[in-house]
Amino acid sequence: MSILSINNVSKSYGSGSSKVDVLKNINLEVENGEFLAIVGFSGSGKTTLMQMLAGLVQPDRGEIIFKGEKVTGPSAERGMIFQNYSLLPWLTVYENVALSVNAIYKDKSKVIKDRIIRESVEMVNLTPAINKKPKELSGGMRQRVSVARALAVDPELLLMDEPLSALDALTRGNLQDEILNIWSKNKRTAILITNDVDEGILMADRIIPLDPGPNATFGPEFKIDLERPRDKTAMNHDPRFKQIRNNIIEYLMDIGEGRKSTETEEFILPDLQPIIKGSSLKKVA
Ligand SMILES: Nc1ncnc2c1ncn2[C@@H]1O[C@H](COP(=O)(O)OP(=O)(O)OP(=O)(O)O)[C@@H](O)[C@H]1O
Repeated sequence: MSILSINNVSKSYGSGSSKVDVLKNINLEVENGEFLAIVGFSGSGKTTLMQMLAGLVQPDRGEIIFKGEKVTGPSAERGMIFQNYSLLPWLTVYENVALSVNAIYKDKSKVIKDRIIRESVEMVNLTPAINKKPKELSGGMRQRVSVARALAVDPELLLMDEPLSALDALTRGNLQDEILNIWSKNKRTAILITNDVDEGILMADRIIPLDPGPNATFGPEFKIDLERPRDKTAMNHDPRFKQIRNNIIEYLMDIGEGRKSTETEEFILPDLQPIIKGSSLKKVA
């Protein structure tokens, strides 16, 4: 059964000559318990789409339906891990995670909330830094805090906007496993934006490309019918994995080529001569 529907959604920013038409008439159904990955080009509107799913930005046209109700604002049921970690600088790691745990689990006892916070911090291997403030942490550590903060409150729909892209390979691998654990153990629904096709194949049931904007729309879906749990190393030798990977990369390269040729047509630089002492700038005919 579908838990989330995107129905004919369009979104632009600005007006007049500075208007940017980001997304045009996009449609999508996400099944309850599904793990969906969206891959796409920089600036195609992936973050805009996630912000609309989180209820932080409203579509100009169309609607987003979550569990039968129109999304009109943020909700604890739809948790988001942002690309930039958005921590409060004056709070420690513990306090940053506590902020969302206290807001969502109002009825739980202090002892239980303390346990949830500590377990979440431990899950991202930050227990030694639990009393540190963001400025004392590396970028990767800050991103891990924001992952812990989102996973601690176990949202029904987990929205992830390239949450792992700035991390080293080892931490990235550990967090991929943790996200998959929580998703499968608690039977949650997840949408991940990633620029890494291998990460999408490792984690998702389905990968959908967002074609380049302006007026971006979804490309064809690629089903990832590989058995779970998936082993990163073993997958590299699996012919089915290689075939899926090739199909997706080929599609993205074809779309990228199309984009490059339009860009060349659109931006032809004027042929100018440099300013020579005592003369003015001349345009060569
Ligand atoms: N608040 C805003 N006001 C005006 N334009 C915006 C705003 N947010 C995004 N845009 C523009 O909308 C387009 C899509 O941006 P968006 O951040 O959604 O793309 P993206 O696919 O997430 O990009 P990236 O992968 O580089 O993060 C871009 O041209 C961007 O400049």
